[in-house]
Amino acid sequence: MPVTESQVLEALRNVVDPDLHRDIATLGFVKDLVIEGGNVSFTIELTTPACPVREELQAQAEEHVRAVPEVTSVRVTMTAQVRQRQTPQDDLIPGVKHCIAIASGKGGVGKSTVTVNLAIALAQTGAKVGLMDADVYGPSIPLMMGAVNEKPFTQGNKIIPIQRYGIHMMSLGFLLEEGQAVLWRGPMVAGTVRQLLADVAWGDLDYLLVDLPPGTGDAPMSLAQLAPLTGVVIVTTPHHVAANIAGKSVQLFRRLNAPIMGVVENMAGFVCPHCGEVSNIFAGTSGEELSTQLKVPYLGSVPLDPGVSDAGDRGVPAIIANPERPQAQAFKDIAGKLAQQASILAMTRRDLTKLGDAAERPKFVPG
Ligand SMILES: Nc1ncnc2c1ncn2[C@@H]1O[C@H](COP(=O)(O)OP(=O)(O)OP(=O)(O)O)[C@@H](O)[C@H]1O
Repeated sequence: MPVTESQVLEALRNVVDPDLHRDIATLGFVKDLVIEGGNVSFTIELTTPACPVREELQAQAEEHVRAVPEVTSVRVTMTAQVRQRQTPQDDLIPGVKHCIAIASGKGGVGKSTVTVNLAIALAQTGAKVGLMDADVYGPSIPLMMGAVNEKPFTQGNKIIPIQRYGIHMMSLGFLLEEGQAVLWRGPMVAGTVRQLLADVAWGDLDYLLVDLPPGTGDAPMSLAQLAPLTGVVIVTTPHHVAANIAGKSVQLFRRLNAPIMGVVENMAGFVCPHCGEVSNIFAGTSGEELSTQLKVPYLGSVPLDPGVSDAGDRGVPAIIANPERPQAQAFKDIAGKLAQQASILAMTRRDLTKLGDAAERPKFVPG
Protein backbone atom coordinates (compact mmCIF):
# COMPACT_ATOMS: atom_id res chain seq x y z
CA MET A 1 0.00 0.00 0.00
CA PRO A 2 1.50 3.39 -0.94
CA VAL A 3 1.91 5.98 1.80
CA THR A 4 -0.88 8.60 1.64
CA GLU A 5 -1.02 12.29 2.54
CA SER A 6 -3.74 11.69 5.10
CA GLN A 7 -1.63 9.03 6.85
CA VAL A 8 1.24 11.50 7.19
CA LEU A 9 -1.03 14.32 8.42
CA GLU A 10 -2.69 11.94 10.87
CA ALA A 11 0.76 11.02 12.25
CA LEU A 12 1.59 14.73 12.59
CA ARG A 13 -1.52 15.25 14.73
CA ASN A 14 0.55 13.70 17.52
CA VAL A 15 2.95 16.65 17.46
CA VAL A 16 1.48 19.36 19.67
CA ASP A 17 2.76 22.95 19.89
CA PRO A 18 3.25 23.38 23.65
CA ASP A 19 2.24 27.07 23.59
CA LEU A 20 -0.70 26.99 21.24
CA HIS A 21 -1.95 23.64 22.58
CA ARG A 22 -2.89 22.44 19.13
CA ASP A 23 -1.22 19.91 16.87
CA ILE A 24 0.91 21.16 14.00
CA ALA A 25 -1.36 19.68 11.30
CA THR A 26 -4.44 21.46 12.70
CA LEU A 27 -2.46 24.69 13.08
CA GLY A 28 -1.60 24.55 9.38
CA PHE A 29 2.16 24.46 10.08
CA VAL A 30 2.77 21.54 7.65
CA LYS A 31 3.64 22.71 4.13
CA ASP A 32 5.07 21.31 0.88
CA LEU A 33 4.29 17.68 1.67
CA VAL A 34 5.85 15.40 -0.96
CA ILE A 35 5.52 11.59 -0.92
CA GLU A 36 7.62 9.56 -3.34
CA GLY A 37 7.23 5.86 -2.62
CA GLY A 38 8.38 5.50 1.00
CA ASN A 39 10.23 8.83 1.00
CA VAL A 40 8.36 11.63 2.73
CA SER A 41 9.43 15.25 2.90
CA PHE A 42 7.64 18.32 4.24
CA THR A 43 8.24 21.73 5.79
CA ILE A 44 7.11 22.83 9.24
CA GLU A 45 6.47 26.56 9.26
CA LEU A 46 6.60 27.88 12.82
CA THR A 47 5.35 31.28 13.98
CA THR A 48 8.82 32.51 14.96
CA PRO A 49 12.41 31.62 14.04
CA ALA A 50 13.23 32.10 17.74
CA CYS A 51 11.04 29.15 18.79
CA PRO A 52 12.81 27.45 21.72
CA VAL A 53 11.18 24.06 20.99
CA ARG A 54 12.08 24.02 17.30
CA GLU A 55 14.41 20.99 17.46
CA GLU A 56 12.01 19.11 19.72
CA LEU A 57 9.10 19.59 17.29
CA GLN A 58 11.29 18.53 14.35
CA ALA A 59 12.41 15.35 16.16
CA GLN A 60 8.84 14.46 17.15
CA ALA A 61 7.57 15.03 13.60
CA GLU A 62 10.30 12.80 12.18
CA GLU A 63 9.61 10.08 14.73
CA HIS A 64 5.84 9.98 14.18
CA VAL A 65 6.03 9.99 10.39
CA ARG A 66 8.75 7.33 10.39
CA ALA A 67 6.36 5.10 12.35
CA VAL A 68 3.80 5.19 9.46
CA PRO A 69 3.84 1.76 7.69
CA GLU A 70 5.90 1.69 4.45
CA VAL A 71 7.70 4.99 5.21
CA THR A 72 11.43 4.51 4.58
CA SER A 73 12.80 8.04 4.95
CA VAL A 74 11.61 11.37 6.36
CA ARG A 75 13.05 14.80 5.59
CA VAL A 76 11.74 17.75 7.60
CA THR A 77 12.68 21.36 6.79
CA MET A 78 12.04 23.93 9.53
CA THR A 79 11.07 27.51 8.57
CA ALA A 80 9.20 30.33 10.25
CA GLN A 81 6.76 33.00 9.25
CA VAL A 82 6.09 35.49 12.01
CA ARG A 83 2.34 36.13 12.33
CA GLN A 84 1.15 39.71 12.14
CA ARG A 85 -0.38 41.42 15.18
CA GLN A 86 -3.85 42.89 14.62
CA THR A 87 -3.47 46.33 13.09
CA PRO A 88 -5.96 49.12 12.56
CA GLN A 89 -6.29 50.81 9.16
CA ASP A 90 -4.40 53.96 10.18
CA ASP A 91 -1.45 52.02 11.59
CA LEU A 92 1.74 54.11 11.63
CA ILE A 93 3.98 51.06 11.19
CA PRO A 94 2.08 48.73 8.86
CA GLY A 95 5.10 46.57 7.93
CA VAL A 96 5.91 45.73 11.56
CA LYS A 97 4.52 42.37 12.63
CA HIS A 98 5.13 42.86 16.36
CA CYS A 99 5.75 46.11 18.21
CA ILE A 100 6.98 45.28 21.72
CA ALA A 101 7.67 47.93 24.37
CA ILE A 102 10.31 47.40 27.03
CA ALA A 103 9.40 49.30 30.20
CA SER A 104 10.48 49.58 33.81
CA GLY A 105 9.04 51.34 36.79
CA LYS A 106 12.35 52.50 38.26
CA GLY A 107 15.26 53.99 36.33
CA GLY A 108 18.65 52.32 36.02
CA VAL A 109 17.40 48.73 36.24
CA GLY A 110 19.04 47.86 32.91
CA LYS A 111 16.04 48.31 30.62
CA SER A 112 18.12 49.59 27.69
CA THR A 113 20.75 46.89 28.23
CA VAL A 114 18.05 44.22 28.16
CA THR A 115 16.38 45.77 25.08
CA VAL A 116 19.60 45.88 23.04
CA ASN A 117 20.63 42.33 23.89
CA LEU A 118 17.14 40.91 23.29
CA ALA A 119 17.04 42.64 19.90
CA ILE A 120 20.33 41.01 18.91
CA ALA A 121 19.29 37.61 20.31
CA LEU A 122 16.13 37.73 18.15
CA ALA A 123 18.10 38.84 15.09
CA GLN A 124 20.56 35.98 15.62
CA THR A 125 17.70 33.50 15.08
CA GLY A 126 17.08 34.99 11.62
CA ALA A 127 14.27 37.41 12.53
CA LYS A 128 14.20 40.93 11.07
CA VAL A 129 14.47 43.25 14.06
CA GLY A 130 14.17 46.99 14.65
CA LEU A 131 15.07 48.97 17.74
CA MET A 132 13.39 52.27 18.56
CA ASP A 133 14.82 54.35 21.38
CA ALA A 134 11.84 56.18 22.86
CA ASP A 135 13.77 57.02 26.02
CA VAL A 136 13.58 60.69 25.10
CA TYR A 137 15.00 61.84 28.45
CA GLY A 138 18.20 59.79 28.17
CA PRO A 139 18.59 58.01 24.83
CA SER A 140 21.35 55.45 25.43
CA ILE A 141 20.86 53.07 22.49
CA PRO A 142 23.40 54.84 20.19
CA LEU A 143 26.12 54.44 22.84
CA MET A 144 25.25 50.84 23.67
CA MET A 145 25.16 49.89 19.98
CA GLY A 146 28.48 51.61 19.20
CA ALA A 147 26.85 54.16 16.92
CA VAL A 148 27.19 57.53 18.72
CA ASN A 149 28.73 59.27 15.73
CA GLU A 150 26.15 58.08 13.22
CA LYS A 151 23.90 60.66 11.57
CA PRO A 152 20.90 59.25 9.75
CA PHE A 153 19.96 60.55 6.32
CA THR A 154 16.54 60.92 4.79
CA GLN A 155 15.15 59.52 1.58
CA GLY A 156 11.98 61.13 0.30
CA ASN A 157 10.33 62.24 3.51
CA LYS A 158 11.48 59.29 5.61
CA ILE A 159 14.47 58.89 7.94
CA ILE A 160 16.54 55.79 7.12
CA PRO A 161 17.33 53.68 10.22
CA ILE A 162 20.97 53.17 11.24
CA GLN A 163 22.11 49.54 11.01
CA ARG A 164 24.34 47.78 13.57
CA TYR A 165 24.71 44.10 14.41
CA GLY A 166 21.89 43.31 11.98
CA ILE A 167 19.47 45.66 13.78
CA HIS A 168 17.63 48.61 12.17
CA MET A 169 17.54 51.33 14.78
CA MET A 170 16.49 54.90 15.42
CA SER A 171 17.00 57.11 18.42
CA LEU A 172 16.47 60.74 19.25
CA GLY A 173 20.17 60.59 20.15
CA PHE A 174 20.98 60.43 16.41
CA LEU A 175 18.88 63.50 15.68
CA LEU A 176 20.09 65.85 18.46
CA GLU A 177 23.28 67.89 18.18
CA GLU A 178 26.06 66.79 20.52
CA GLY A 179 25.43 68.07 24.07
CA GLN A 180 22.01 69.42 23.07
CA ALA A 181 19.58 69.20 25.98
CA VAL A 182 15.84 69.22 25.48
CA LEU A 183 13.30 70.42 27.99
CA TRP A 184 10.42 68.06 27.45
CA ARG A 185 6.79 68.79 27.96
CA GLY A 186 4.05 66.19 27.47
CA PRO A 187 2.90 67.10 23.93
CA MET A 188 6.52 67.22 22.73
CA VAL A 189 7.11 63.70 23.99
CA ALA A 190 3.98 62.48 22.21
CA GLY A 191 5.08 64.30 19.02
CA THR A 192 8.54 62.73 19.15
CA VAL A 193 7.19 59.22 19.69
CA ARG A 194 4.85 59.75 16.74
CA GLN A 195 7.78 60.96 14.60
CA LEU A 196 9.96 58.02 15.57
CA LEU A 197 7.16 55.72 14.45
CA ALA A 198 5.75 57.47 11.40
CA ASP A 199 8.73 59.33 9.92
CA VAL A 200 11.23 56.46 10.02
CA ALA A 201 11.42 54.00 7.11
CA TRP A 202 11.01 50.92 9.32
CA GLY A 203 9.94 48.77 6.38
CA ASP A 204 9.07 45.13 7.01
CA LEU A 205 10.13 43.90 10.43
CA ASP A 206 9.25 40.81 12.44
CA TYR A 207 9.86 42.58 15.76
CA LEU A 208 10.25 46.26 16.62
CA LEU A 209 11.49 46.61 20.20
CA VAL A 210 10.84 49.99 21.78
CA ASP A 211 12.99 51.15 24.70
CA LEU A 212 10.74 53.36 26.85
CA PRO A 213 11.87 55.87 29.47
CA PRO A 214 11.42 54.61 33.04
CA GLY A 215 8.13 55.23 34.77
CA THR A 216 4.58 55.78 33.71
CA GLY A 217 4.82 59.14 31.92
CA ASP A 218 3.94 60.50 28.51
CA ALA A 219 6.07 58.21 26.32
CA PRO A 220 4.48 54.89 27.35
CA MET A 221 1.03 56.43 27.04
CA SER A 222 1.74 57.93 23.61
CA LEU A 223 3.26 54.71 22.33
CA ALA A 224 0.37 52.58 23.51
CA GLN A 225 -2.05 54.99 21.85
CA LEU A 226 -0.13 55.43 18.57
CA ALA A 227 1.13 51.93 17.84
CA PRO A 228 -0.94 48.84 18.43
CA LEU A 229 1.43 47.01 20.74
CA THR A 230 1.70 43.24 20.76
CA GLY A 231 2.60 43.81 24.38
CA VAL A 232 4.99 45.08 27.00
CA VAL A 233 7.97 43.55 28.78
CA ILE A 234 8.64 44.84 32.29
CA VAL A 235 12.28 44.89 33.44
CA THR A 236 12.90 44.86 37.16
CA THR A 237 15.70 44.09 39.64
CA PRO A 238 15.55 41.99 42.80
CA HIS A 239 14.80 45.02 45.04
CA HIS A 240 11.46 45.60 46.79
CA VAL A 241 11.35 49.19 45.54
CA ALA A 242 11.93 48.18 41.90
CA ALA A 243 9.29 45.46 42.14
CA ASN A 244 6.83 47.85 43.74
CA ILE A 245 7.19 50.44 40.98
CA ALA A 246 7.18 47.73 38.30
CA GLY A 247 3.74 46.78 39.66
CA LYS A 248 2.54 50.32 38.94
CA SER A 249 3.78 50.11 35.34
CA VAL A 250 1.87 46.88 34.90
CA GLN A 251 -1.31 48.61 36.12
CA LEU A 252 -0.77 51.49 33.69
CA PHE A 253 -0.32 49.23 30.69
CA ARG A 254 -3.33 47.19 31.69
CA ARG A 255 -5.38 50.39 31.74
CA LEU A 256 -4.03 51.14 28.24
CA ASN A 257 -5.12 47.66 27.11
CA ALA A 258 -1.53 46.61 26.30
CA PRO A 259 -0.93 42.95 27.19
CA ILE A 260 1.92 42.29 29.61
CA MET A 261 4.19 39.78 27.86
CA GLY A 262 6.24 39.13 30.96
CA VAL A 263 8.76 40.19 33.57
CA VAL A 264 12.54 40.09 33.10
CA GLU A 265 14.64 40.20 36.24
CA ASN A 266 17.97 41.93 35.64
CA MET A 267 21.01 42.03 37.96
CA ALA A 268 19.80 38.79 39.53
CA GLY A 269 22.80 37.51 41.46
CA PHE A 270 26.47 38.21 40.85
CA VAL A 271 28.56 36.07 38.50
CA CYS A 272 32.10 35.71 39.86
CA PRO A 273 34.44 36.73 37.01
CA HIS A 274 36.97 34.10 38.20
CA CYS A 275 34.97 30.95 38.85
CA GLY A 276 31.62 31.82 37.21
CA GLU A 277 29.66 30.97 40.40
CA VAL A 278 26.43 32.99 40.88
CA SER A 279 25.79 34.54 44.35
CA ASN A 280 22.57 36.33 45.27
CA ILE A 281 23.40 39.73 46.68
CA PHE A 282 20.02 41.48 46.83
CA ALA A 283 17.34 40.15 49.13
CA GLY A 284 14.30 41.85 47.55
CA THR A 285 11.37 40.53 45.52
CA SER A 286 12.60 38.28 42.74
CA GLY A 287 11.29 38.61 39.19
CA GLU A 288 9.63 35.23 39.56
CA GLU A 289 7.83 36.29 42.76
CA LEU A 290 6.77 39.52 41.10
CA SER A 291 5.37 37.72 38.06
CA THR A 292 3.38 35.41 40.34
CA GLN A 293 2.05 38.39 42.33
CA LEU A 294 1.06 40.24 39.15
CA LYS A 295 -0.17 37.08 37.38
CA VAL A 296 2.02 37.72 34.34
CA PRO A 297 4.55 35.40 32.65
CA TYR A 298 8.09 35.21 33.98
CA LEU A 299 10.49 35.44 31.03
CA GLY A 300 13.76 34.86 32.90
CA SER A 301 16.61 36.52 34.72
CA VAL A 302 19.97 38.03 33.75
CA PRO A 303 22.83 37.91 36.24
CA LEU A 304 24.77 40.96 37.40
CA ASP A 305 28.06 40.77 35.55
CA PRO A 306 30.76 43.45 35.20
CA GLY A 307 31.17 42.24 31.59
CA VAL A 308 27.65 43.47 30.80
CA SER A 309 28.24 47.09 31.76
CA ASP A 310 31.76 47.08 30.38
CA ALA A 311 30.54 45.79 27.01
CA GLY A 312 27.63 48.27 26.97
CA ASP A 313 29.97 51.20 27.63
CA ARG A 314 32.25 50.07 24.80
CA GLY A 315 29.33 49.95 22.37
CA VAL A 316 29.47 46.19 21.95
CA PRO A 317 26.39 44.53 23.49
CA ALA A 318 27.24 41.77 25.99
CA ILE A 319 25.67 39.02 23.88
CA ILE A 320 28.23 39.80 21.15
CA ALA A 321 31.18 40.77 23.37
CA ASN A 322 30.92 37.75 25.71
CA PRO A 323 28.84 35.09 23.93
CA GLU A 324 30.19 32.34 26.19
CA ARG A 325 29.18 33.95 29.49
CA PRO A 326 25.94 33.05 31.35
CA GLN A 327 24.21 36.36 30.58
CA ALA A 328 24.44 35.72 26.81
CA GLN A 329 22.55 32.44 27.21
CA ALA A 330 20.08 34.19 29.53
CA PHE A 331 19.31 36.80 26.84
CA LYS A 332 18.82 34.04 24.24
CA ASP A 333 16.43 32.10 26.48
CA ILE A 334 14.44 35.24 27.28
CA ALA A 335 14.26 36.18 23.58
CA GLY A 336 12.86 32.70 22.83
CA LYS A 337 10.19 33.06 25.51
CA LEU A 338 9.33 36.55 24.30
CA ALA A 339 8.92 35.32 20.72
CA GLN A 340 6.67 32.52 22.01
CA GLN A 341 4.53 35.09 23.80
CA ALA A 342 4.27 37.19 20.63
CA SER A 343 3.12 34.12 18.68
CA ILE A 344 0.54 33.30 21.32
CA LEU A 345 -0.82 36.84 21.32
CA ALA A 346 -0.94 36.90 17.49
CA MET A 347 -3.20 33.85 17.48
CA THR A 348 -6.41 35.56 18.33
CA ARG A 349 -9.42 33.97 19.91
CA ARG A 350 -11.04 34.06 16.45
CA ASP A 351 -8.13 32.17 14.82
CA LEU A 352 -8.35 29.47 17.44
CA THR A 353 -12.11 29.22 17.22
CA LYS A 354 -11.76 28.71 13.47
CA LEU A 355 -9.54 25.73 14.24
CA GLY A 356 -12.50 24.06 15.79
CA ASP A 357 -12.27 23.52 19.51
CA ALA A 358 -12.07 25.40 22.80
CA ALA A 359 -12.04 29.11 22.03
CA GLU A 360 -9.75 30.04 24.93
CA ARG A 361 -6.55 31.90 24.10
CA PRO A 362 -3.70 29.55 25.09
CA LYS A 363 -2.08 30.36 28.39
CA PHE A 364 1.64 30.86 28.88
CA VAL A 365 3.02 28.28 31.30
CA PRO A 366 5.74 29.97 33.36
CA GLY A 367 9.06 28.15 33.57
N1 LIG B 1 23.16 42.53 34.15
C1 LIG B 1 23.97 43.57 34.33
N2 LIG B 1 25.19 43.43 34.90
C2 LIG B 1 26.02 44.50 35.10
N3 LIG B 1 25.71 45.76 34.75
C3 LIG B 1 24.52 45.97 34.18
C4 LIG B 1 23.58 44.90 33.92
N4 LIG B 1 22.49 45.43 33.33
C5 LIG B 1 22.71 46.75 33.20
N5 LIG B 1 23.91 47.07 33.71
C6 LIG B 1 24.53 48.44 33.78
O1 LIG B 1 23.66 49.26 34.57
C7 LIG B 1 23.62 50.59 34.07
C8 LIG B 1 22.18 50.99 33.76
O2 LIG B 1 21.72 50.20 32.68
P1 LIG B 1 20.74 50.77 31.57
O3 LIG B 1 21.20 52.07 31.06
O4 LIG B 1 20.49 49.65 30.62
O5 LIG B 1 19.46 50.99 32.50
P2 LIG B 1 18.06 51.68 32.16
O6 LIG B 1 17.07 51.01 33.04
O7 LIG B 1 17.81 51.65 30.71
O8 LIG B 1 18.36 53.15 32.61
P3 LIG B 1 17.47 54.48 32.40
O9 LIG B 1 16.90 54.76 33.73
O10 LIG B 1 18.49 55.51 31.96
O11 LIG B 1 16.46 54.22 31.34
C9 LIG B 1 24.51 50.60 32.82
O12 LIG B 1 25.78 51.04 33.17
C10 LIG B 1 24.57 49.13 32.41
O13 LIG B 1 25.76 48.81 31.73
